[in-house]
Amino acid sequence: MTKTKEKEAPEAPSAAGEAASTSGSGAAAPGSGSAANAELVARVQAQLAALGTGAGASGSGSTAVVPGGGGGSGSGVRAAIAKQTKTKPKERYAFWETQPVVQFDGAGDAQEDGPIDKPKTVGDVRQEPYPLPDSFEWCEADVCDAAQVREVYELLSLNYVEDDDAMFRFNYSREFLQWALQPPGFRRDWHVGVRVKASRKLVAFISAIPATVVAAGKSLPMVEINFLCVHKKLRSKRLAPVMIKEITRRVNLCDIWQAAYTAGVVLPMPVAVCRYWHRSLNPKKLIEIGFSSLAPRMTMARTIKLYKLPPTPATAGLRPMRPSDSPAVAALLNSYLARFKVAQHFTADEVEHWLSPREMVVDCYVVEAPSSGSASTSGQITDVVSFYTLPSSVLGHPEHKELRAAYMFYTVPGSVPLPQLLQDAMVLAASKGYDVFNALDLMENQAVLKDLKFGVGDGTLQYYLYNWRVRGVPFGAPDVGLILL
Ligand SMILES: CCCCCCCCCCCCCC(=O)SCCNC(=O)CCNC(=O)[C@H](O)C(C)(C)COP(=O)(O)OP(=O)(O)OC[C@H]1O[C@@H](n2cnc3c(N)ncnc32)[C@H](O)[C@@H]1OP(=O)(O)O
Repeated sequence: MTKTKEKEAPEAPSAAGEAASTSGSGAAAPGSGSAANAELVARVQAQLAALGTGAGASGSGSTAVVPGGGGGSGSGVRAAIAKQTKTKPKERYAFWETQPVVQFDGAGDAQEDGPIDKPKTVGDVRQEPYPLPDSFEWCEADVCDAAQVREVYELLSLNYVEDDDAMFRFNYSREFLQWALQPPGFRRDWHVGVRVKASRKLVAFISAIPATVVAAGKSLPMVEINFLCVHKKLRSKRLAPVMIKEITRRVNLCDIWQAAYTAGVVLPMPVAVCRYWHRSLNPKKLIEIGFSSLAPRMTMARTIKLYKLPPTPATAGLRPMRPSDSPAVAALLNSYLARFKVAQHFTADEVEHWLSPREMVVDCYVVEAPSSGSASTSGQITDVVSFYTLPSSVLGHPEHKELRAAYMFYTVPGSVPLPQLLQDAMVLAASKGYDVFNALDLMENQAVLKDLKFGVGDGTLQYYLYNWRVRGVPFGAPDVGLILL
């Protein structure tokens, strides 16, 4: 998953923010519009506080055995995170301090990797959903159903992640959400919504999907948490902690105790900090919408020329991945990902789901060794390159409504060097009409992005693990082999 849409200066790195989270105005609740709703919102806030979501003193009872795992130099860790993220961690996290996550204080002291919470069984898990304030109820979103995926789409397209200046907002398509939420082993009860009882309006959402994640050599059944979203008019009322507790409960009921997630915000405690880089494909439009700016002493004509790409990929034999390639791609991908400290591990079925090309959702190309080659390599898949499609709405622009962005996904260089594979992906994306190609500085990307004319973005994306302590965190971006949508 990705969380920032930074502005890019083509030649001069820019600086600034990440996911905006508009604070609750205390105004009308969504789904209605009268002054009486201000009262409703105030009541909701009071009720959520009473439910122990960290709105009061120290939130709900901690289950962590040794929160934070020790008593090391919290200030040193905070300073390091502040430097990397350009965001000072808060002094107190009323909710996150109650959760089994590594805390800033003592983060460096862990003697061994392992769970933070005391071991539990499914029988220990609360059977009933966490209570919501009276006027709200839990629901499951069936994203196969056109009407329900539309509701999730609309909630996210109006309320999900924006850049700091509220110029762009992620606009995940319905087809993308169906893909992202339904990998092998997905569960509908992990697609959790909150509705206003009276109006049935969907006002909040959070999701979990299953994944095997390898952290410092230990392979764990986890979930990946994504699409946490609270309607703008219900912000800052401690609804997010209730949603996180509820999804945790539902996942724990399936005997899964660890999770991975990313966020633009700084929470206790990042396992790694990554940064987005952006490669202009359509620099004129990017400048017009304020995504990039014209570099000093550059004209528009020179900028367009600078970013012009060849019309066709350079790699011979590059072809779209086919579902029948999945076992070979899974083997290649897993052996490549094994070199990173935090990475996903894929079954062939998962590869088929995540990488088989889907129009305007995910593109994946492979290099197949020529049949004229040696008998041992003939027909082998040697390289993989993929990207997914995540447009953003351009907010308040008179002419442009959408920023068409391709995001680098899992890519394995083999017979072809990484820069050439990436350049080919950009050529293909440009020919399909994308405006920008985005990539994180994880895996081996850091070393190649600059030469490919990427500019560094202005926000960071933090990676987190829930209920799993790993020694030596935070890792560097090149230690990360996990890409969340
Ligand atoms: C084993 C299974 C475990 C499964 C669970 C694993 C954990 C999964 C964790 C979730 C992974 C999500 C991955 C993604 O999807 S990241 C994408 C998050 N979504 C957005 O940024 C969309 C726009 N923003 C919003 O919709 C709201 O601002 C959200 C919903 C983000 C917060 O709503 P609101 O602004 O109305 O706040 P509140 O009053 O209800 O709650 C305030 C508390 O929430 C903490 N907060 C704020 N932002 C985030 C955040 N992105 N991750 C985790 N916690 C966050 C905050 O520090 C504070 O806690 P504390 O500082 O007092 O302690």
